[in-house]
Amino acid sequence: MTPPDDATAPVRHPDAPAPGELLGAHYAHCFGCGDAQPHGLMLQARAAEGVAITAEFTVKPEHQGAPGLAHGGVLATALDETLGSLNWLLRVIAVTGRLETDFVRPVPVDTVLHLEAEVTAVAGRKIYSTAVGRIGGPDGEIAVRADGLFIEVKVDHFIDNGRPEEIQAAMSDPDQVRRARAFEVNP
Ligand SMILES: CCCCCCCC(=O)SCCNC(=O)CCNC(=O)[C@H](O)C(C)(C)COP(=O)(O)OP(=O)(O)OC[C@H]1O[C@@H](n2cnc3c(N)ncnc32)[C@H](O)[C@@H]1OP(=O)(O)O
Repeated sequence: MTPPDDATAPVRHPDAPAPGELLGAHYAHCFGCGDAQPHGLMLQARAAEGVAITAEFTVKPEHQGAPGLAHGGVLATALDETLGSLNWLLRVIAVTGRLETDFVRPVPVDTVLHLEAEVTAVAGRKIYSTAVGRIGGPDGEIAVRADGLFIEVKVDHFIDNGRPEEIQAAMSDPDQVRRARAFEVNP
């Protein structure tokens, strides 16, 4: 998870959403951010300065592991989704290759997890990024942390591997932006 010596600093795409702008769901059925997933996280990410974002996720009863506490895998999903959203600021299509997560404190149901993430380096197709999630407010205690390694892929990654029903449905969406963003492609 350490960038190689020839890694470079990430470059914010000129058409990246302005700092403060909500990114919106990239795909309505995404478990991380989609608004058509009633049991999903409905995570809301917002562009920040540089190649960074902030995001919020409210832990619901359906996200429990232990009684009254968020499931660790759900928290890892929130971190994965937040880190994955960063690639939209680079306008690079990428998928998670590796995710290393530290669970620092338990996160109760009804808590808002305040996430901050940034890309730290890029090396060829590899994008290195890091995130923290806080509870008790945006400046609260750190509850979770993750480092991510995303690998740039072509749109064929989704078309060749996704279930045909969903691929067809996403590609037939008359909304050009929604169609492109389902695969995180620059419309
Ligand atoms: C649309 C956006 C949705 C966002 C949702 C949130 C993000 C997600 O959860 S994405 C879903 C989860 N992830 C996946 O399903 C990915 C599944 N894995 C794969 O498809 C492949 O392993 C993939 C594409 C990551 C890499 O395969 P491939 O393209 O053949 O790459 P490959 O040539 O092996 O490796 C490229 C480089 O990445 C490195 N790499 C690849 N995988 C890893 C890994 N797991 N750990 C460390 N390094 C890795 C390789 O070492 C190589 O490095 P170098 O260039 O220095 O030699």
